[in-house]
Amino acid sequence: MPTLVLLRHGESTWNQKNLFTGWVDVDLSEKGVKEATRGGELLREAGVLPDVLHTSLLTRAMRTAWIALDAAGRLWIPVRRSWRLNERHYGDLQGLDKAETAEKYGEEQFMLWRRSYDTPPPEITEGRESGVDERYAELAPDLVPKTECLKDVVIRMLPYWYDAIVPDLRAGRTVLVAAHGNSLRALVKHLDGISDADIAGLNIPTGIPLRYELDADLKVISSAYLDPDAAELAAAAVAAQGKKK
Ligand SMILES: O=C(O)[C@@H](CO)OP(=O)(O)O
Repeated sequence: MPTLVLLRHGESTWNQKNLFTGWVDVDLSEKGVKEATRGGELLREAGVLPDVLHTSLLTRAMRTAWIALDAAGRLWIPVRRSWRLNERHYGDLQGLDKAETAEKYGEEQFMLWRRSYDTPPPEITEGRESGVDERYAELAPDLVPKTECLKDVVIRMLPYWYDAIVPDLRAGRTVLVAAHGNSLRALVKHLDGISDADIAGLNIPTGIPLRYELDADLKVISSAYLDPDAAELAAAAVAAQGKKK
């Protein structure tokens, strides 16, 4: 039975500060390192041992995978990386405080930008990009986003799912995908057939492995977080990020 494990990176320094992050390449906070370690321990304790890793090109996901696989004794497995698993590009919201943004534009507009399926935030202002980044140098310029809604993420993520991840699952491998809140929401939407409206209510917690058991046609048999109670609490905290503390 093919097994797929989805792992959102541990808390990042910008998650900690409650800033919109998107493609900005921030690292893990100390808490995030601990979450990644715990994620790896959960894998080991559950006997879910990845044979292959797929990850985005962003440091927080790559480092989370590295720490978790180290804790699970699986550092040696092959790795593939793709920009198609990157976090959703948050356009001009990148770097802004989430609670302040909600206050400034109102809850409705904030939620439209943050969780609606097909309303992208404003495009990033020229000059606000962190500059030419070597890791995207071979990408056709048209593919580098200036903003993305979740629908855009689904569209750019799915080719990687079909071309790179599905073949590993069909070969019977246990596949770990280490990525981001919104690239994983896009994948979960696809796997679970969640509607465009209902996906707004789905939040993915940091650092807790989500295991999928799939049938031979890669239809979902079951899915569960390896620590369901912690996942529920942490997902509620993600949902509340627009509120002032
Ligand atoms: O800022 C971001 O890039 C994402 C994930 O941290 O935020 P949100 O959960 O608000 O979509």
